[in-house]
This record gives sequence, C-alpha cells and structure tokens, in this order.
Amino acid sequence: MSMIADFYGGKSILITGATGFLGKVLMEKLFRTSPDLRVIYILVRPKAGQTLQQRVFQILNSKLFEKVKEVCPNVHEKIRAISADLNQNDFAISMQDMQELLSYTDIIFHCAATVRFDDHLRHAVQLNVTATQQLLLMASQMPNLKAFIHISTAFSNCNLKHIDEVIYPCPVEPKKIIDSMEWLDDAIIDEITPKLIGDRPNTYTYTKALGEMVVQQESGKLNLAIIRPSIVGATWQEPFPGWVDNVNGPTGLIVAAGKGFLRSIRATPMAVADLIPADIVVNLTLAVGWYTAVHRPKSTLIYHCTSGNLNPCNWGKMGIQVLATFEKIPLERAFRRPKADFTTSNVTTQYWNAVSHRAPAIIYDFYLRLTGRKPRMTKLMNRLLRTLSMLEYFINRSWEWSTYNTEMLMSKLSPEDQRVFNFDVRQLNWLEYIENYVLGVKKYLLKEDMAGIPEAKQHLKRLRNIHYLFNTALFLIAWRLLIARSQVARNVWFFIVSFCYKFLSYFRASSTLKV
Ligand SMILES: CCCCCCCCCCCCCCCCCCCCCC(=O)SCCNC(=O)CCNC(=O)[C@H](O)C(C)(C)COP(=O)(O)OP(=O)(O)OC[C@H]1O[C@@H](n2cnc3c(N)ncnc32)[C@H](O)[C@@H]1OP(=O)(O)O
Ligand SMILES: NC(=O)C1=CN([C@@H]2O[C@H](COP(=O)(O)OP(=O)(O)OC[C@H]3O[C@@H](n4cnc5c(N)ncnc54)[C@H](OP(=O)(O)O)[C@@H]3O)[C@@H](O)[C@H]2O)C=CC1
Repeated sequence: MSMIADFYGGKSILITGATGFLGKVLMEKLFRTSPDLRVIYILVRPKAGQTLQQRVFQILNSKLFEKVKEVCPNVHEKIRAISADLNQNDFAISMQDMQELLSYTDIIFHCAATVRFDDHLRHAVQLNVTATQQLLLMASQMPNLKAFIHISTAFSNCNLKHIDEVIYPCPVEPKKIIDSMEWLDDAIIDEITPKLIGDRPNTYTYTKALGEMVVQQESGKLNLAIIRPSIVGATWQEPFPGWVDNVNGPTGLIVAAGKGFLRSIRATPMAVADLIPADIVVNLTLAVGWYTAVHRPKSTLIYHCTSGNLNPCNWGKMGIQVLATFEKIPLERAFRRPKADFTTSNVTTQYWNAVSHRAPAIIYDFYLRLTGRKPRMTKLMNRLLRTLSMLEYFINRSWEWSTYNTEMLMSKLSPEDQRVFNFDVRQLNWLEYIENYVLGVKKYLLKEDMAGIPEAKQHLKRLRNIHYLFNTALFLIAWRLLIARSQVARNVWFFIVSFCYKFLSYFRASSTLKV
C-alpha cells in the first residue's frame, strides 16, 4: 500500500495553476493514485471566450485524463472549479467560495505563475510575489491546512553557479517592491527594472526569487515547502511517455527544428541541459506534500528537482537525438528539412541568422507575394529569433544544484512509494526520453497523425530536390556573373569546358572502338 496515495485519500486539495502544464499533470496523478480524495479545488479564470466549466470539461476530456476516467469515473464530481483571478484583490473569489476554501482545504499546491521571460515587472510581481503573499494569508486562516507547497524554479538564483537548497536574500525586500509597484508608473518601472533584476536575465527569475522570500517571511505557523524544478519537459512515464501541450522551454525549439525554421542556435553543446520530466516533478511534489504534512519539518525545506548532478545530459547530445528522431519521424508540412547546428560565437550566429533564417524567410515571402498571398514568414522568423535570444542565457551556462533534501526524502519513502511516486532521475535513459519527447510533441502538441509519416517523408524529399535545384541555379548565376567580369574566371571556365569536351570525345571514341 502506498502511504502517500493513502494520505491524500479523503483530503480537500487546493491547486492554483491547475490549467497550466504542470498543474494538469499534478491533478491527473492525484486522481489516478488517490481516487478517494474528497475534492480538488482549482482556481481558474475564464479565458479566451471559454467559461470555467468549458475549461474544466476540456481538460477532463483530454488524452491526458483517459486513465483517470477508468480509475475515478466520477472525477468531474471531485473537481470544483472556483472562479478566481490571482491578479485581483482577494483573487476576486466570491464570499461563499472563499468560505468553503477556508473551511475545508487540507493541502495547497501553488503552481500558478507567469513564466514569460519578458513580462513587465509590475505584472510579474503581481502574480509571482503579491499573489503568493495573498495565498499565504488565506492559508493562515485555514484551520485544517496541513501543508502549503510552493512551486518555484531552480533558476530563481541563476545568478549563482552553485545553488544550495536554501533561500538566498534579494537586495531589496519583497514588501518594498510590492509597495513601490503600487505607485510607480510604467516608465519609471521600466527604467529601474535592469537595476533591480541585477545579474539575473529576466523578470521571471527575479520575481520567483522574491516569491521564495515572501514564503519564508510569511510562513508564520504554516507548514511550508518549496520545490525548485529546473526545465520541465514532457512526461517520462506517466500517465504515458512524451505528453506535452505547450511550447515553453525546449518544446518550442523542438517544433521549430522539426519544421525546419530553426537552423542554427547559439548554444554551448557541452553545457548541461538540466531538463526534468513533468511526471518526476509531480511525483516529488506529492511526496513533499505528504512529508511536510505528516512529518512537519521544523523549518521550510527546499527541494531541488533537477537532473544535472545525478544524471547529466548536455545540449549537444539532446540536439543530435532530436534531429535523429526527426529523420525517422518527421513533422508534417515542414518549411525546410530539419537540420540545425550549434554555434558558440556571436559572429557565426549573426551570419547564420542572416543566411539560414532571414534570407529564406524573405525569399519565401517574396514567393507568397508573387502568388497573391499574404507574406508571413519574416514575421514568424523574427519571433523565433527573439525567442532564441531570450533562451540563450540558459543554454550557454551550466549550474550545480545540491539535492540533499530531495535525496533525504527519497530515503524516507517505502519501496512501494518509491515505485508509485518515483522521482529518481538516475533511472532515466536520455536518448529514449528525448525520442519520446519528440514523438509527444508531434502527437499531443501538434496533433499530427502517425499515418501521415510517409507523406511527411515524401515532402522532405521534395524539399531536398528544391534545395539542390536552388543551389545549382544559384551557383550557375554566380558563376555567370563572375566570368562576365573576370579574365581569370573566364580562363578557368574555358579550361574546364575544353577538358570536359576532350574527355567526352575520348570516351566516345574508345567506346566506338570497342564496338
Ligand atoms: C544541433 C541543433 C539541434 C536543434 C534541436 C533543438 C532542440 C534543443 C534545443 C534546446 C534549447 C532549449 C532551451 C531551453 C531553455 C529554457 C530555459 C528555461 C529556464 C527556466 C524554466 C522555468 O522556470 S519557467 C518555464 C520557461 N518559460 C518559458 O519557456 C517561457 C518563454 N517564453 C516567453 O517568455 C515568451 O513566449 C517569448 C519567448 C518572450 C515570446 O513572447 P512573444 O510575446 O513574442 O510571443 P508569444 O509568447 O505570444 O508567442 C509567440 C509565438 O512564439 C512561440 N513560442 C513561445 N515560446 C516559445 C519557445 N520557447 N520556443 C519556440 N517558440 C515559442 C509561440 O508558440 C507563439 O507562436 P504562434 O504565434 O504561432 O502561436
Ligand atoms: N515549465 C517549466 O519549465 C517550469 C515551471 N516552473 C514553475 O512551475 C509552475 C507551473 O508552471 P507551468 O505549468 O509550466 O506554467 P503554465 O504557464 O503552463 O501555467 C501557469 C498557470 O498559472 C495560471 N495563471 C496565470 N495567471 C493567472 C491569474 N491571473 N489567475 C489565475 N491563474 C493564473 C495559468 O492559468 P491560465 O490557464 O488561465 O493561463 C496556468 O494555469 C510555475 O510556478 C513555474 O514557475 C518551474 C520551473 C520550470
């Protein structure tokens, strides 16, 4: 019997960010392993013309929840969507809903965040810091609360090289930042943002670090823990390999490489690719929830959920495996053949951006214009280049994260829990994982049918022929221009032509003799 699964039985669990990538995998696992839980409250905002109920319906009817429906047929009765916007005061939750949450919640998993790297500081502070503070305040009024688990990121202190499972203070107190966001106008915030974030690359990592400080400062009598995942990737094993449904982190670049948009990337091939599958993060999160509630550690423990120190993989290896998988299982309607390289210098990056990214986009847009269609490739390419520039920081450095608490927790689990809530990244085979990841991107994110693979391969062959034809034409034009202007080129050209002519005449003469 799993002690962890047993622990969640009969409990009322509150999840923020349940409609996000990690939140969905967390909910799925909870329902699958503890179908007798009382209820999962999820704080959801209406979005993109969809009501709360429609959003929940969509999640429960997705492929991810297929297994859940077998073990927990009444799952829709156990999920209670509460209308909430974490950007609003008291999250804009109705009095009645608030009362219910305060009275019944046993465990909180706080996953909601803005993960955009370029978010305006005001918005990032609101969601990643102020909302965390408000949720902690709410938690302190919950008489039955047993644990509050906050999901942070391993990159909250990415300005350091070696990171321990401790909270590092930021120079300016979070409370001061929260207060200043209320009265400073956007222009001033823009001006002070670089000074505030200091040597961190973006507002995301900075506000996640502030969020951790808030957790520490507002802890009061709460039973708290912080989880710091590194780069969360598709699922490894559960509920099935390769599940992913958004383009964050490496996923977007895998799509871009598979579709042939991404041809070159400024990355250090030997730098550690600290990816961590979503199901490992979720298993650790649930184990931490159990441990924090049952064992009530004296202080707030921080758990690193990373792969680099236990089972490292590097970007070079990942890139090769991604491309090798696309050879076997290509994406449909690729723009160019999947073929990408890592570069490490700025000059070569600029060169390849011009030759391999911008030039083909301009040529294709010219073709679209000629055929009376709306050009779109240059815009798309500019977006890709912007995304690359945002991610570059993370693919040209390596970090070391200590994992004492995570390893300690693993040793506390029963053999059954180690199996059911496996977060031992040492067991992961990277090549197999990456192949399943790429496959998952094709099937679950892009919703491409596997039956379309022969046609996709055929399309790539056509692209290869176009490529050869284009290069030959380009060479001939360049050569023609050259011989028009240079005597040396002309001499070389006549030499080659007369050589070929002589060779052909000799060949013809000798074959006539044989006959
Ligand atoms: C040999 C070569 C082999 C090659 C093979 C290649 C495979 C191997 C390569 C490995 C390299 C791995 C690097 C991982 C580093 C991750 C580090 C994470 C560290 C922290 C982790 C965390 O703790 S936290 C989670 C991370 N948090 C994000 O990862 C959000 C990022 N994101 C944004 O901050 C915004 O997205 C941003 C970008 C501003 C645009 O902002 P924006 O306003 O211009 O545009 P939008 O966001 O509206 O998106 C507009 C269009 O970009 C598309 N897109 C969005 N993201 C995309 C993305 N990552 N890659 C591609 N495409 C993306 C989207 O699908 C839209 O496409 P469409 O228009 O067609 O729908
Ligand atoms: N993905 C990754 O690589 C990593 C993620 N993390 C952390 O894990 C957590 C989950 O990330 P992930 O699932 O990838 O992120 P997603 O962007 O997929 O999900 C974010 C969630 O937050 C919700 N949310 C955002 N704004 C609001 C709001 N104003 N009110 C209510 N809900 C809101 C979103 O709701 P909606 O659907 O309405 O937008 C969504 O459910 C975050 O804390 C992140 O920092 C840490 C390390 C790596």
